[in-house]
Amino acid sequence: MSFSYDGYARPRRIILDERKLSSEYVPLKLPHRAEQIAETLRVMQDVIRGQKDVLRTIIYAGQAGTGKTAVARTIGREVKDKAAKGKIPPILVSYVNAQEYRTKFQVFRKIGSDCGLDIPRRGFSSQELAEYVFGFISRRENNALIILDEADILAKQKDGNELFYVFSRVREVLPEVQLGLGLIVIFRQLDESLAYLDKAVVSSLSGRVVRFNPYTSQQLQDILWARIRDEGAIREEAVSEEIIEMIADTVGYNPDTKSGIGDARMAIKVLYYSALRAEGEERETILPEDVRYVVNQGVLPSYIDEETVTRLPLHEKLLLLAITELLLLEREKAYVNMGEVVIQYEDVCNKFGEKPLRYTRIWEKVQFLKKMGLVDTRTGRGETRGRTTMITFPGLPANSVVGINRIPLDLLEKILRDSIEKELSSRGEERGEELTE
Ligand SMILES: Nc1ncnc2c1ncn2[C@@H]1O[C@H](COP(=O)(O)OP(=O)(O)OP(=O)(O)O)[C@@H](O)[C@H]1O
Repeated sequence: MSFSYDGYARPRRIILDERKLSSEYVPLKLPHRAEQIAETLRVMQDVIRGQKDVLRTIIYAGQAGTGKTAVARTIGREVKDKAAKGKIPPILVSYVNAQEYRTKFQVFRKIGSDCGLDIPRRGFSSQELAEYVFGFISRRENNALIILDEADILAKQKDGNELFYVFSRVREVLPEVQLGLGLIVIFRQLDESLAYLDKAVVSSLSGRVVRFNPYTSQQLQDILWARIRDEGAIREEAVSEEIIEMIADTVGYNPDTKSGIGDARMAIKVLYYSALRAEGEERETILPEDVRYVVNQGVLPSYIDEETVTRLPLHEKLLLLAITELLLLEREKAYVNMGEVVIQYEDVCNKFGEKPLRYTRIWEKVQFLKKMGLVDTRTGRGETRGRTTMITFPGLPANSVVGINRIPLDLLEKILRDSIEKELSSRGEERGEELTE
């Protein structure tokens, strides 16, 4: 079985809009999350209406894929739209994902950049930066709605404690700043993360906690159909009720038995990969065997792997792509040797118009990937010379949260290619912007 990767130019048989099946896409409607949206708007109403000198905090808690980010971003989008139309006073909306912005400084720099400020990487302490950014917002007589996603990461660091402190005490810490601040803080493991924070910070932070329960099968069916019918991500005729039920039953949470994951991201991914497989086999419809294949190949629950992979630096991705291509070429082999990998990597770099790194740097990157648990190495016999390093994708070592082996190689190849292309083209756009300035 092979997926067709060159299918972008041709009309697709099943997938109409790939973007709408990606994890970052925020859909127009969020079935089964009306309550959480209403509750957030209620808590934030003073800030949204432009009242100064208020701090409103709301905490979202729930497992992966339960719609926390989607709800927060939807609210951010609506508030921004309303402000742009003049229906509410101007408000700055900033979305910060702590996976990407891990320190206090980086978080304030991101908020600054969402205000249109160009902040140098050096020269400011984070306290000065906070004053500068909040001062700027308040001088413009704006309020701010800040969404802090994946806050578990911040909570576990000393820096995070200080960051939450600044937020929770804006008025005391920055007395000259006059603004209304709304804070949506998103946690996966609320209790565990709060345990890392100082008590004082927790008590001033803990505004309202909104829970996001895992989705049941029925809820997931509604979510999947909305992606198909309302969003037009997939041709409706390509999917039957049975297929949707099958996916939703596999992923859905059962409150009676307390089993099942209830993760919408995973349900959408199973649908997407099943559609890719059906397209790869040149069919017009998704069949139960596609779903079974995707589920049995262990795509469940490996989306973590996908995000871990797409967030890697460029050359790590190029290197992983080289290894994947080799393993695909020689399917009977479990290991490939370092020499082959280097040649393939140079070839991949050339295809993408990227200058390959030197051997020692490649070696360092292999070690880095190994440390992350993404590849495994062992010493083996080279064909011509003495000993050589052999590389493979590990299974699921006990100490690893990722297991690349769970993603079928052809899917991994597609994920890597797409991500590299996206990164290079956005880099191209940035360069274009610089040139036109
Ligand atoms: N109620 C919903 N309706 C439609 N799509 C949804 C809904 N809930 C979640 N999704 C989709 O599922 C995916 C995961 O959702 P989201 O990123 O909001 O989850 P999360 O709770 O923030 O997870 P994580 O903790 O992993 O970040 C996204 O693609 C999102 O669009």
